[in-house]
Amino acid sequence: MARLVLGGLCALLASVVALTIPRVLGWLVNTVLTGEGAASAVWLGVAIVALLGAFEALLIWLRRVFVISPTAGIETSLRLNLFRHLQQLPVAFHDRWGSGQLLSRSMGDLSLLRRWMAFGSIMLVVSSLTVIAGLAFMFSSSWILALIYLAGAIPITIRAFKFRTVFRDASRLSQDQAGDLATTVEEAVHGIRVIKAFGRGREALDGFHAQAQKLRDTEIHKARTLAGFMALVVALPEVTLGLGLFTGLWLTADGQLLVGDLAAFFATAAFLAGHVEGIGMLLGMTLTTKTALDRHYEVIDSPATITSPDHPRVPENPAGHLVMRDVSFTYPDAPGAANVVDGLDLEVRPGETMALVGGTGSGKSTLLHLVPRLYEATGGAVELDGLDVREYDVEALRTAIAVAFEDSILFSSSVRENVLLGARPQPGRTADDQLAEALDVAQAQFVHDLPDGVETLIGEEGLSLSGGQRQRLALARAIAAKPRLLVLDDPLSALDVRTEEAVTARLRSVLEGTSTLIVAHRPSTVMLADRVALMEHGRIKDVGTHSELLARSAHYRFVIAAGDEPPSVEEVLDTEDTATEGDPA
Ligand SMILES: Nc1ncnc2c1ncn2[C@@H]1O[C@H](COP(=O)(O)OP(=O)(O)OP(=O)(O)O)[C@@H](O)[C@H]1O
Repeated sequence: MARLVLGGLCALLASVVALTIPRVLGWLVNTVLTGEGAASAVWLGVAIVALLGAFEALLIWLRRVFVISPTAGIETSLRLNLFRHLQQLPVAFHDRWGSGQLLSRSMGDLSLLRRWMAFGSIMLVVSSLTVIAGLAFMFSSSWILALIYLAGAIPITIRAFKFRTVFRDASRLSQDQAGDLATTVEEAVHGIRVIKAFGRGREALDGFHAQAQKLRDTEIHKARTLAGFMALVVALPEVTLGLGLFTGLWLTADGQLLVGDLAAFFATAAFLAGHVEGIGMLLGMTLTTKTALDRHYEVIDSPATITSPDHPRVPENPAGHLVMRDVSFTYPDAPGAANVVDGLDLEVRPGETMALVGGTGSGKSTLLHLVPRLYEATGGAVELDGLDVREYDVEALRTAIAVAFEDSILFSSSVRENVLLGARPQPGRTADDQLAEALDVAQAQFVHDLPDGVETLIGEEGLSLSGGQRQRLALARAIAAKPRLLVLDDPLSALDVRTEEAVTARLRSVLEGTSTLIVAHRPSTVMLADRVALMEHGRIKDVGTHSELLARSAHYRFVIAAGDEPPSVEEVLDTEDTATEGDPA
């Protein structure tokens, strides 16, 4: 803060110095050129002006030096704060917001703020004070000329009110459109294979072009609004100055005004012209920064709804016992829609592996998200080891549960960092031991053949892996976390039959003793489970062993696509949801 104040003082002093130069000029004209002073005073005057100019340049340089570090620091800490908040915001928030909007808010908007703090705010204050001081000088030279000059401020002030509203709205629109455009670029780059494979490059380009065109139109509208206002800000003082010149010459000829005072008046007015124009530009910059700041605080003010309680509790017997009682859930961005999870009851006993089987869209993945509170159940209770998940410290809860999602997300870092993402130090074991075990269980030995082994950079900026390879690393990551409860969303779906067999064999030994809830579409995955829960329309319709369910549930036979006999047409029709959502796995 002290450096910011020093920077402001330097800028102010630089303006005072610059304002002094016309005074010196006035003195030179009044004393030397009119023959009242010695010729040597010319050299003195020139030297003073040169020194003042050099001093002004030094102060401007110092202003930059003082403000760079604190403003860059503020920008970084705001960005950090935003990133931290984004991590705390619920998944439902991220479902609603386009990634480009968040990107533009954390990058472009905050850069605007830094530039405004480092330059705009200081220069706005300095220019305003300079104009006030300059006007005082002008009044001291000639109050009549100063009043004529000042008359131009009245229409400018009136116009400024309208400009403020129009320019602010245009700024907001252009920043939002830039965010949407960033989302489009992000999606197009992310989905480049699909776009190319379907030969839709032309359409993607057309869509982008239309959006870019809209942004261009907004930018032009914004620039025109600013240009219109600036034309007034620049032209009116010139007009009033012309009137002033006419009056000034008449006053001088009449002997009411000294030539030196006239010269000082116009030198000050010429100097102020730059500052008056600057204030117009800075006003535009301030409005743009204000909208950028509004956009920033829209995210910061979004409440992190999934938080730890004031007094989190710790379970007495942490064994991985999951109980769901009458659980319901609706997606927040689909209000009024039917519950995706609808009065569901389910128990996974300590050490048990429970398979979750159901048709497409029956709500399996959604249910898994409720366990580590990625979404909050809208009704009923999810309990882990006798405590409602809302009673836990959120971080402690998520440390106790490890999840492997359906789409295996990997980060741009090494295999080691990706796999050990959720791993905690374990007594008597090194990180290498944990890594080796997890890779072995997930049958991910292929990583040793990568160019740098487990240090190979993967993810978006590194080596691309196949779907099955990614899935095995995501599984290894969940295993390495050594959780009390393992939550797996169809973790073997992308594997070939042989690899699946190998992973299943190794996984069985790991799952023994670890409570697991695993979404399964294939009989081979179901084989890992002690019991199977059949999910339909957001409810658990039946629980039993694989063979029990095969024997008594046509719907189960349909969704699991297993059994000696394929299901009959009547059986399929009996399963109600086949026409709308069922899709044999
Ligand atoms: N983020 C979301 N916002 C709104 N609705 C969603 C969201 N995610 C899923 N849904 C809806 O919730 C329902 C259940 O989806 P879910 O992914 O849980 O099904 P699933 O049983 O896991 O299906 P699958 O076996 O195909 O993975 C679907 O109708 C889906 O459209």
